[in-house]
Amino acid sequence: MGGPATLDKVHDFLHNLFSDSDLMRLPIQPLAAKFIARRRTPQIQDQYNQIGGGSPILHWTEKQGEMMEKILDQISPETAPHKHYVAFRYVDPLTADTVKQMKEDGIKRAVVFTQYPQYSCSTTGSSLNELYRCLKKSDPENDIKWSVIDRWNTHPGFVKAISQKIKAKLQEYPSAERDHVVLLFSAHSLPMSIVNRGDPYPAEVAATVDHVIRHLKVRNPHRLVWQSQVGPSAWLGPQTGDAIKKYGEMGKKNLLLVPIAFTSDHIETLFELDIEYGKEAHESGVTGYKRSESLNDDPTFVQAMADIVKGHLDAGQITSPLMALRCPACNNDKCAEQKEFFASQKL
Ligand SMILES: C=CC1=C(C)c2cc3[nH]c(cc4nc(cc5[nH]c(cc1n2)c(C)c5CCC(=O)O)C(CCC(=O)O)=C4C)c(C)c3C=C
Ligand code: FES
Ligand SMILES: [Fe+2]
Repeated sequence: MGGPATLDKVHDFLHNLFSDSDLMRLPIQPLAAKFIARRRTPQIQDQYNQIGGGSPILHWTEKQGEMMEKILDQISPETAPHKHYVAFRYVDPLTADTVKQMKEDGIKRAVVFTQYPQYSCSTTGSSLNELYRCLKKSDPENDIKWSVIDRWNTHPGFVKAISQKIKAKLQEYPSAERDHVVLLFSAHSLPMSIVNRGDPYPAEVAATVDHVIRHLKVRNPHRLVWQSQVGPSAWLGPQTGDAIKKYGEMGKKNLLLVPIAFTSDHIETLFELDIEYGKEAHESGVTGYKRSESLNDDPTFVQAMADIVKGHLDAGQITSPLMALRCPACNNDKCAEQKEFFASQKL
């Protein structure tokens, strides 16, 4: 997805986001996107201002890529050297520019590695549709051969990395209270229209939570809640903010928030969870409100990234079997074209 590294990039980020018909359909979308982006820019700029003046996602993604390629060169010497490229959906480095750069660099074999652990047609799906469009323009002869890591929501390394972050944060609670801390797993919500289309994301997020809980081997009570809904339509709930408030009212003093659907820090962790909900939590009597750290450049996580790529290369798979199936209520022809394109790659 990417995020604006500086405040002056917020407008274009929002404009590109609201223009994306794979993420949301708006009436007279080009006009609506212009209008909403302009109206929303000051509020979102203020949020980025409060987290240090921009999104750290490019910094973390570059760092993860550099660390991962070094590990890959060691564990998969037969496919070395490995080189990472970053393709963001809404802000520099945009997918179109990255594809052009790869062509210039003479790349012949590439792995699309989505950085969303769980698959949603609104996120990974949108990015794959965009990549497919860019390739049609910049690599019509299909010079670069592609395979796709389209989801990795239950990969043991990823599960282990998240679990370690939770364990570390649990240690910060007094030992007598530690076993009763409520683990609130929080993921970005989805509009119900997308959930009901049959989007795989809610079930895949729940599967991650289940694997983490099993891996942790703790008896803490836990719940999966959903954050960051925008606009007036119905979104998948319960909302994270409401859950924090209600648990506070129920007398739960210790809540540990666990971001579960995004691997580096962003506005939803640094602003929404830490600043916005942190304040509300204290007002609701949640005195032990904490958040487990994002994975960022965590060595266990970066090792997992390398293992995921190696596993993918070793298996010789083009896409996962799940990619063969569209949502039962998909009405987006672009999904079909994109899926056919990637499935037809010959390595
Ligand atoms: C797994 C992660 C995400 C899913 C699923 C997702 C779906 C989704 N998002 C919107 C609308 C907006 N998202 C916005 C920002 C944003 N979204 C995610 C992640 C997911 N979105 C992140 C990490 C970010 C922030 C990037 C950062 O740098 O921090 C925004 C812009 C902010 C705002 O205006 O409030 C919108 C809008 C929809 C409609 C949707 C599913 C259809
Ligand atoms: S919307 Fe899910 S496959 Fe098209
Ligand atoms: Fe979003």
